[in-house]
Amino acid sequence: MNMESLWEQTCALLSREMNYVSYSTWVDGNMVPGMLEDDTLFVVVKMERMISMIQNKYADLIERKLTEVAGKAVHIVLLTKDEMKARTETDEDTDKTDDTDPHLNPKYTFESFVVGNGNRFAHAAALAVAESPAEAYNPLFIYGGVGLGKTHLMQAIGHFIHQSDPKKKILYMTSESFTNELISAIQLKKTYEFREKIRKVDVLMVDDIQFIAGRESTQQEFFNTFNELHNDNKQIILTSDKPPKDIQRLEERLCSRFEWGLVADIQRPDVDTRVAILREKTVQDNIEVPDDVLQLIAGKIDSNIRELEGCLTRLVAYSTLVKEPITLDLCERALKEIFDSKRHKQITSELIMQTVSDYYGLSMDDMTGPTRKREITVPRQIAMYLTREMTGMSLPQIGTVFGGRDHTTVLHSCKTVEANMTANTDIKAVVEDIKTLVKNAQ
Ligand SMILES: Nc1ncnc2c1ncn2[C@@H]1O[C@H](COP(=O)(O)OP(=O)(O)OP(=O)(O)O)[C@@H](O)[C@H]1O
Repeated sequence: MNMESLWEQTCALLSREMNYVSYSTWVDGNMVPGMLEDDTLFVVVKMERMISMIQNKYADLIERKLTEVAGKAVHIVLLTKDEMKARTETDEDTDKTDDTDPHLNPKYTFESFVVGNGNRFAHAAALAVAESPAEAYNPLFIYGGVGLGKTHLMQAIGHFIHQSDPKKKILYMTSESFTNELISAIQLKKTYEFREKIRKVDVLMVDDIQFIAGRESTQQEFFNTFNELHNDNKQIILTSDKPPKDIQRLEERLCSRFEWGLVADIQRPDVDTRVAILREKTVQDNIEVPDDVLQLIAGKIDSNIRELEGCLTRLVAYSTLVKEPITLDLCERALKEIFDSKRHKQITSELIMQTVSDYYGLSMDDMTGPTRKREITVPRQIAMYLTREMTGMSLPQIGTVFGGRDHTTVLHSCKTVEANMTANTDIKAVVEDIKTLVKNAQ
């Protein structure tokens, strides 16, 4: 089947599955298929800033429909127009590895990494690997939540090794770029060059490795790469948002290899570490911020260091703009919106219903209404299950907010979701994804 008819038929299925507004906003007119390569369809997304939202919310659904139409597994890669152009250009230089400059972010060093309770173990493991590459732990697998310093720590190892021995070839890439380069290489018939480039490095660092899960040919290539580098005693460092065994659709043989060396987690930093990180940033950027202001920000932003840094940047910009010194009062004004959004911390049934209906492209009325269509009852049951899991609400209370349903209906829904999650890992993954979205939406 050619790409155009595959996409046309998939869109027909999607338009039935998604509600009209979601379909016409995200898919119709916004997504244009650009290239079909083996089991991967490359699609240009016109609203570029929406790529990650579409990836999180609709990529699975689109892949399911593509697979249904094609009769075999088809994955999608969402690209901007420029990325698609770059991919199709034939004069690509794939041999940049003679350059021993690892092209790392100069700020991501051990010196600028603040050690606290949440990251002490990962930091120690990283330093051990940096001091004895391929001897201490191979691979080193660092995992943790969003913006907690995985990339920083990984690149710190790269800097350290580069400084100790500038001749060492260090390659840092995201799993997305690994996949993209591999696909380009296949398309341009340059797979030999691609393999040469990767396999002659002394240290391979792949960020966000979880994204290769579910991609058959990428996993196959990565498996071979891994084995060759490992056999040649080359250091491999990987990061992910979860430990290997929790990465859905990751091949068992890769999962077990990822666990061969050391798996180290990074946890959320405690408040003292958050203050120390902010202080380190003020030193780096040569700005003066009173301690009580740093305490205030660190007290409010407790989960994501990138967000923590963002607050500081915004505060400094605000102070420059209004020409006032940085004080507690100015900080409250500058960051009011962010602080306000953090106040709604409680997970409510409404938040869960909203997240589930957004995820499936349904309306809030679908959550509480009487419809018994499967495409609505399944999300509704998931919403009830999560409400029971994530809030302190009783079964009758849940029944009431879900349109006055009986508590036995709620119980039945919860049991159905539990049974489905046990029987089907895809359903389990969906429920867990939604749970993460709820937590992140707080
Ligand atoms: N312990 C730390 N000390 C100093 N800065 C830190 C620390 N941890 C994280 N940061 C900073 O927080 C920001 C986000 O870190 P980083 O990009 O490494 O997170 P990540 O875990 O890789 O995120 P993602 O999950 O989005 O890939 C960076 O600017 C980084 O320098």
